[in-house]
Amino acid sequence: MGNRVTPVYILSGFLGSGKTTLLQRLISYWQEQGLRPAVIMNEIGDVNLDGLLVSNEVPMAEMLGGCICCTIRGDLSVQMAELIEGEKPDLIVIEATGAGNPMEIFDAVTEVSLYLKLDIKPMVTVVDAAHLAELYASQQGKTYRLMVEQIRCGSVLILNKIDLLEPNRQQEMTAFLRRMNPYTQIIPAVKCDVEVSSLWAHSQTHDPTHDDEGHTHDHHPHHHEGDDHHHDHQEAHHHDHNHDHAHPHASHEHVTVYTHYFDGPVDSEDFERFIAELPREVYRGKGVLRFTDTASRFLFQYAYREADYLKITPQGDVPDVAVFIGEHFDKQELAQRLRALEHNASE
Ligand SMILES: Nc1nc2c(ncn2[C@@H]2O[C@H](COP(=O)(O)OP(=O)(O)OP(=O)(O)O)[C@@H](O)[C@H]2O)c(=O)[nH]1
Repeated sequence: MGNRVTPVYILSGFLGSGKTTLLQRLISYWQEQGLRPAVIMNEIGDVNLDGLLVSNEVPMAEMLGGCICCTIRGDLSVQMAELIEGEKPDLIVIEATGAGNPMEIFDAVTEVSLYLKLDIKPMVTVVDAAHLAELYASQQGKTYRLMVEQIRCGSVLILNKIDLLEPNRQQEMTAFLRRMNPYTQIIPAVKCDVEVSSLWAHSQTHDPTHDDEGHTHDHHPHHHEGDDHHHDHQEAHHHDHNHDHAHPHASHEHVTVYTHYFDGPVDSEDFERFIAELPREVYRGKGVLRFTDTASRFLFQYAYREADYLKITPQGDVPDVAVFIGEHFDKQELAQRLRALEHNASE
């Protein structure tokens, strides 16, 4: 594969925080610089709808149905080798699943750099400001802890969606981020509209597991005291990542994914009502669907109680499908409600 070193950028951040939004900006920026980026997208669900938002010209590897930090960790090196050898991109950007543990993701990529020549760039974490503001009030629960881990791992934090924050809360949230991660650069943003050139400006190749004095942090969060961490199998299998396939979703037991394939179009108002009434345990929803009352297909997005609809004309064969991700919600109930929508529309 020659002496070429491929820079690797990892985007972390909670489900629906704005990673794909940032990815789109980064791709345009790099393309304007005359560079050819390649993308690795990781979803714990079985469909990749974010891929629809990235131009077909960009080589992309999809890693679905698990998280690169654990269940499909072994596949990462294969995917990266194929991308590098097949496409010879100028750089690779990895959009990690929002349910993933960022340090484990960083570890997984570092392992790959044992056999491929990679220059791993500092991690950028996208934080959903509104969601953070709510979790800040409780400061407990698995979601909160995962968000804190993602905040601690970011060399740059984008405090995104500040349009959804009351103005006086932005300072409070910035101060909180600063306490969680004193050395990081914090950039408030709407739709991840940031100066891309400043994101990695001050950082040479940098290993976030080492601080400036050269000390190594215990970067496996499951070793942290008092952390009832969910990567239970990691203790035993940490260096045995190629066998992690035997434990599908083992490390994200608290994360539920429901994928619904639609039989036909649904009424748009009924669907909007369904979205508005989603249980709070559902953090994230996205899908491609047809409405009875519109000609075009739509990509819908739901993230932390905000819904968004975008007209799309997908390339190739994309089914009408919706994915819901959350913590211990009732899949059956969601399925029934969606079936009822289909039924009403077909009458
Ligand atoms: N109000 C508001 N919405 C935003 C902002 N940034 C992104 N969004 C919306 O939030 C939703 C999720 O954005 P994505 O970029 O897909 O988030 P993501 O982190 O890639 O989501 P996952 O890959 O599912 O984890 C979309 O509907 C975006 O349009 C923002 O600054 N303000």
